[in-house]
Order: sequence, then structure tokens, then C-alpha cells
Amino acid sequence: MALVAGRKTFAAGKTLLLRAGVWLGAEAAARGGNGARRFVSQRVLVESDVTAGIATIKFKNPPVNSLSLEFLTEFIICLEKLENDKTYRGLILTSDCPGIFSAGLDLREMCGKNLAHYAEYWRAIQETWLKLYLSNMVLVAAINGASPAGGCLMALSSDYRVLADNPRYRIGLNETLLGIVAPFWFKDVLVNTIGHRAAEHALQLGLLFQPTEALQVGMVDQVVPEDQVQSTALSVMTEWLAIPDHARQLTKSMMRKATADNLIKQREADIQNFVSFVSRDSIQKSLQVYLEKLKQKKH
Ligand SMILES: CCCCCCCC/C=C\CC(=O)SCCNC(=O)CCNC(=O)[C@H](O)C(C)(C)COP(=O)(O)OP(=O)(O)OC[C@H]1O[C@@H](n2cnc3c(N)ncnc32)[C@H](O)[C@@H]1OP(=O)(O)O
Repeated sequence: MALVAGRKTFAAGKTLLLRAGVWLGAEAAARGGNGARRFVSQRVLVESDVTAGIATIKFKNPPVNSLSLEFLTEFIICLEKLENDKTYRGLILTSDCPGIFSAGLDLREMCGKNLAHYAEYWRAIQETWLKLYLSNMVLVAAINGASPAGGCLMALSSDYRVLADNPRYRIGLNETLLGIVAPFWFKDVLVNTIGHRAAEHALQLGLLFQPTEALQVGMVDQVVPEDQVQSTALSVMTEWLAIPDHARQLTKSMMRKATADNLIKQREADIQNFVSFVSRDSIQKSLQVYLEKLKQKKH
């Protein structure tokens, strides 16, 4: 397996440096006789059923699938590959880490680093969201674990959400609990999903919903026993894939374009806002205290 270092050009005309060792031997791709294909990268597992036109991405960044820059880089490349390969019409997002869908942004990427790093990190977060939110594929989130903040955003950016019925698996935008503010485009996606009043309430209080509450507020579409999450996601996917692609894609775009454009037209300003916000002493302090609390939870 070769190590690859190079530059990947993203849709917005920006480049993200792929660090040596990130895309580790990237594609050990194997094709079975039944049309099943598997791409293996270090932190993102892609399984696909070519015959059905469905791919499954499993997040594999233990212990908590935090959205580190390395994870995001691999994830963006996988999304691009699937998007450009017309074999795939549907994508299921799920986790390979027991009990955790994703812990959201990697707090270590936001603490004690330099300004250029914060800018690179935020660009990768934006890019990931735009790719998910505007995907031509049907996206179903099979949420098999806790899903705070950025983890919740990935789920909300899907077309349909199936959550495992386990009270430990809480989902929501909890940024205020960390002393930080959810960016406007996180807020927009939440408002589009649960409505303005519920979003106002949830965002200010940083609410993390248990499955029954998440279903009630409309943050997820279905709550099912844990062992039925994947099969339910697959049957939902089959239903959605019965709709002609062009009609569904145009409708999705009609529903989502304005929200995505809102970020696209001010991407650079949004990066600058993030950099100046996160580099404030008070914010650095809040993030460090929060990380410390997480670490001490065990002791
Ligand atoms: C003007 C523009 C302004 C923009 C402002 C900034 C906008 C920021 C936007 C988005 C915000 C985010 O996504 S911030 C991340 C929020 N995430 C969380 O609050 C989740 C925190 N984690 C947890 O609650 C729990 O870890 C868990 C429920 C996800 C799992 O619990 P569990 O008990 O299974 O595991 P531990 O808590 O013991 O954690 C294990 C290990 O992982 C470390 N950890 C956890 N979460 C993160 C994280 N998000 N980033 C980095 N590291 C994380 C935790 O510290 C433990 O580490 P150690 O083993 O070293 O102790």
C-alpha cells in the first residue's frame, strides 16, 4: 500500500493538503461476486452494493468518531468518489464505533493551534457539510450512537434519520454547553428540520434529546430497536430509490439551495469569524475546561 501526499481540489476552488499518511494505502478495494464492493481507508469504511446502487459509509475514528482534520479529509474524498460514480444512488451514514455515531468537532483541533490551522480546519468542516447537504444521492443516517453537535449536523444533513432506541444515544446541537455558539448554517439546518420555535429553544439551552424526545420534536424520523437500525435504513432507502432520480434531485435542490447558498456566498467571512472567535482567550479557556471535564469523567 502506497502512502499518498498531494493536493485535492475542492468544488469551491480551494485546496486541502492531503498529508502524507492520511490516505493510507487508501483503496484496498475488493469486489465480491455478488456485486458487493469495499473501500478501506483508515478512518472511513465504505461498503457498497453495486447491484442496488447503495453505499454505506461507516465512521471509524475511535474512540468517539470525532471530526478530526484527518477524518474529514478521508471522508470528503470518499464522498466525492461516491458522488462522481453514477453507480451509487443512495448512501447510508453510520458508525463502526459501538455506542457513538459521532462526538462532533474534534475539540483538539480547536485548542492550542495556530490561526492557519483553525482556518484549514473550518474550511474542511464547511466542505464536508456542503458535500453532504447538497449530495445528489439519497442520504439516510443510521444513527447507532450518541450524536452531539457536529455529529447531529451530519445526521440533520441527511434526507432521513433512523435512531436507535437507547436512552444513552442523545442527539442535538449542544454548543452553548461548551460556551460556544453554533454557526448560522448549523442553526439554519436545525430550523429547517424542527421549525423556528423548537430550534430557538433547543439551541439556546444546548438540548441533547433522548430518542423519544428527538422523534417528538422531529429531529429524527424513526426510532427503532438498536438491532433494526441498519435494516430499517435499508428499507427506507429502497423506498426513496423508487422515485425517479432527476425529479427527486431537483426537488431536493429546490428545498436546500437557499440554505447552502447562504454559506457559499460568505464562506471566507465565515472562516474568518470562526478563526477570530475560536482563538479568543475566553473561548480557548472554555474549550479546555470542557475537554478536561470529559477526561475527568472517567476518574
Ligand atoms: C462565529 C462562528 C463561531 C463558531 C464557533 C464554533 C462552532 C463549533 C461548532 C460545532 C461544535 C462541535 O461539534 S464541538 C464538539 C461537541 N461535542 C461534544 O460536546 C461531545 C463531547 N463528548 C461526549 O459527550 C462524550 O465523549 C460522548 C457522549 C460522545 C461519548 O462518551 P463516552 O463516555 O463513550 O466517551 P468519553 O467521554 O470517555 O470520551 C472518550 C475520549 O474521547 C474524548 N472526546 C470526546 N469527545 C471529544 C471531542 N468532541 N473532541 C475530542 N475529543 C473528544 C474524551 O476526552 C476522551 O478522551 P480521553 O480518552 O483522552 O480521556
